Amino acid sequence: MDFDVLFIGSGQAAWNGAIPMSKAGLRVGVIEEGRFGGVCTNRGCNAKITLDRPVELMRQVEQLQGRGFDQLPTLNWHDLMAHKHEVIDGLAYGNEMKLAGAGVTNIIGHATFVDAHTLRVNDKDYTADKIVIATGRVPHRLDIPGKELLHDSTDFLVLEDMPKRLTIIGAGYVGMEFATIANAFGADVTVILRGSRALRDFYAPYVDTVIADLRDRGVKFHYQTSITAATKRGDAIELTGPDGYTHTTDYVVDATGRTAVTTDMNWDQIGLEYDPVAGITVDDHLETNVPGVYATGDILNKPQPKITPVAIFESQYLAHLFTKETSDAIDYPAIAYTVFTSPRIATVGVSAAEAEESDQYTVEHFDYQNDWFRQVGNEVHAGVSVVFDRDHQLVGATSVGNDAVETINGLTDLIEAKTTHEQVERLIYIFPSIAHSYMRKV
Ligand SMILES: Cc1cc2nc3c(=O)[nH]c(=O)nc-3n(C[C@H](O)[C@H](O)[C@H](O)COP(=O)(O)OP(=O)(O)OC[C@H]3O[C@@H](n4cnc5c(N)ncnc54)[C@H](O)[C@@H]3O)c2cc1C
Ligand SMILES: NC(=O)c1ccc[n+]([C@@H]2O[C@H](COP(=O)([O-])OP(=O)(O)OC[C@H]3O[C@@H](n4cnc5c(N)ncnc54)[C@H](O)[C@@H]3O)[C@@H](O)[C@H]2O)c1
Repeated sequence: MDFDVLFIGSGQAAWNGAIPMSKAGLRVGVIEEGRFGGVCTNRGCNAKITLDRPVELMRQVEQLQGRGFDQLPTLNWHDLMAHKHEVIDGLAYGNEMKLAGAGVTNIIGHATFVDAHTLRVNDKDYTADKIVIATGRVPHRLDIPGKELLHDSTDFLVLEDMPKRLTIIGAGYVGMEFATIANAFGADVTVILRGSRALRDFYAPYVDTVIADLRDRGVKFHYQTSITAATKRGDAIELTGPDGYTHTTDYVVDATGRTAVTTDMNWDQIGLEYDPVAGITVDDHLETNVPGVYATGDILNKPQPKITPVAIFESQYLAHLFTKETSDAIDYPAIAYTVFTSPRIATVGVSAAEAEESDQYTVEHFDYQNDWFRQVGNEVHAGVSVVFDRDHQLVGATSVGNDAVETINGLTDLIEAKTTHEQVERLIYIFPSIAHSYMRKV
């Protein structure tokens, strides 16, 4: 065999495992057909958070208008986009070098299966004892007449000029984060939803807070509207839907989700079990139905959120498994996740909505309006809800506000460590601080 382990894909689901495997003495290869580092590094999390940074800061300055600030800074999309390129464009090369520096063999090209232990790249065959499929997902695209007029998340993240009118189809993570950014940079933003709820993964009252804020800022939400066609009208695009619905705009982002790519890799040839949209089925050791073939990250057909920290966790788990540090099944901890709207919503563990429906839990809601520390920043639309089980153990939390991400990260520690009331009393945090503020709620 040429390798002990060969990864298909170089995203977070691959390199976080490939490097420790190689450092532990395994012969590891990574095959990548695009940019090293995958979606998160090149056209996902990192690019998005760079474009969001001035928006996040602007909200805080806005909240203190007349309370120390008497004017707002001006946002400049061109400068920000140049800054984004400055931050992001070198990361792929950095990732490639990081792998090479750790002794991993980088192979550039598209991998297809020849058999369960052989991959073909550019007409050359590579054999491995174990193969890990870490091929991620790509934007789902609506299959409607005029679909070529629509853009995806990758296009938005390199947008040279902010259009006057920008329309987003879909109100999930991508749709709501991009609506936040585009609105702040002056676009007339419309979000079109086929159903009646945005951000279904998050606590509805907090989603309502975010929607109300975006509406106040001029973002329009068109509910129960399934777009059936897009047509060029001069320089503009007309979207049409049922019952005579029409909407004219300059730029459309199709943010209707992400889908597994399951074609052109010969998965059927090796008898792999997968769903053409949801991805690959694995057991509790991340092994597919084909012995020796594993899968990690976004390509998995599993209930865990499709986010970078989960891909990292799975990749690192395989490193522990393949270096024989463990033979245990993968055991996911409490998983924190967020949507980077302004205000943010973040959540971990048992959801407040589930807890409210069950007699197994109690939920306590805290509105930061009455919290002097939040009054310092004049942050009015913020709060946290904490969920306890019958033993008064903290098992879930969700927060809306400027600091929701750090609040939930901190509460994740407490949940994972099964921290009791008495132990919380032993935590002496800096005062005043975000951590001190949320810790007092437990
Ligand atoms: C706009 C956007 C914003 C996001 N923001 C966040 C965020 O803020 N926080 C967060 O946690 N997550 C975020 N995510 C999700 C995050 O990007 C993914 O969860 C993460 O990238 C998954 O990593 P992965 O390694 O499984 O797959 P990917 O990153 O998709 O990597 C897969 C790689 O495999 C390669 N590949 C595929 N097929 C082949 C083949 N046959 N041969 C060779 N190479 C192949 C691809 O080129 C790609 O580089 C965001 C996603 C998007 C789209
Ligand atoms: N902050 C983060 O961590 C972050 C940010 C961006 C993306 N992500 C990851 O990427 C994944 C994809 O994000 P996303 O926003 O593209 O997907 P999503 O699943 O969150 O949202 C898709 C939206 O499109 C709608 N939709 C689906 N099909 C449709 C159709 N045919 N017509 C109209 N609307 C339709 C859905 O109802 C939903 O509102 C997320 O699940 C998440 O795992 C994470």
